[in-house]
Amino acid sequence: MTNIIEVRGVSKAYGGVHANTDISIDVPAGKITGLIGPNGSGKTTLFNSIVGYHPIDTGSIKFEGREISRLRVPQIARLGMLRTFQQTRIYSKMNCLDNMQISVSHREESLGSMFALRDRGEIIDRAERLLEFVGLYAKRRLISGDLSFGQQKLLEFAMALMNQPKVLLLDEPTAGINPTLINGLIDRLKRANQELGVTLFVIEHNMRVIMNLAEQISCLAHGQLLATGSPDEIQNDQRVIDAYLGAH
Ligand SMILES: Nc1ncnc2c1ncn2[C@@H]1O[C@H](COP(=O)(O)OP(=O)(O)OP(=O)(O)O)[C@@H](O)[C@H]1O
Repeated sequence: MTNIIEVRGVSKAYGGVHANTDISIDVPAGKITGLIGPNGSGKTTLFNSIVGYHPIDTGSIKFEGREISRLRVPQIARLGMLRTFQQTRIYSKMNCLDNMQISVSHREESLGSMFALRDRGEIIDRAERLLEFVGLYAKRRLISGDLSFGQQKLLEFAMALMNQPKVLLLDEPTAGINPTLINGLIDRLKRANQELGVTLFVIEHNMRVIMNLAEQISCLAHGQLLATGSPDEIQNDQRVIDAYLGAH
């Protein structure tokens, strides 16, 4: 099994706060991998390090075998790795189709200007196909700020897919979504993985969701890697249980 992301011995501190200490995690290509841990255990910091949002203090991060820990967000995005956020980042005054179109990377836009009409048509086709994929086709001309929070999350997911990423890092995709929509979102995430071939690395607080979604899960606690294993192994790992119980 090939690992598309390899994190080795990564540490990151903010002043005196050791947010990540000596973390090593593999993300297998073509799979769904989970990242769990109590509040403040360092999950978002690790995501930020992987996508180049800030430099790491020590360690190595490889994407498809290439060291990326000194690259910044746009360079890493161009290699095919993107992230989403806990809070949605859509343009709430624009409609869904326009949000989809502006999320295409500048690289493609500049290519697009060479073949303006044909590529524009291709981008609109892709936007419509992906809106259909997430179940928002009928709402494609609605102002996105008028969608429910769950629908906005689906739109944001579709916007990320517009760039045809190899890997998507999802930060709490189901946070704030009602239980009915959660099942639909899990289904879309699995289909994006299976049908579009996108590798997913997912931070999730909802245990039911992550156990259902991921094939392999890593758990952080106090900035350190506590355990990595299958959903069954993680659910029954006493260190993981203690970390969660101790956190409440
Ligand atoms: N920009 C920052 N400056 C200073 N400290 C920070 C910063 N970002 C995070 N921290 C601290 O680093 C630690 C890890 O935070 P992080 O957000 O990575 O955890 P998390 O597991 O994602 O938490 P949550 O589940 O609540 O989102 C926390 O103690 C947090 O307060």
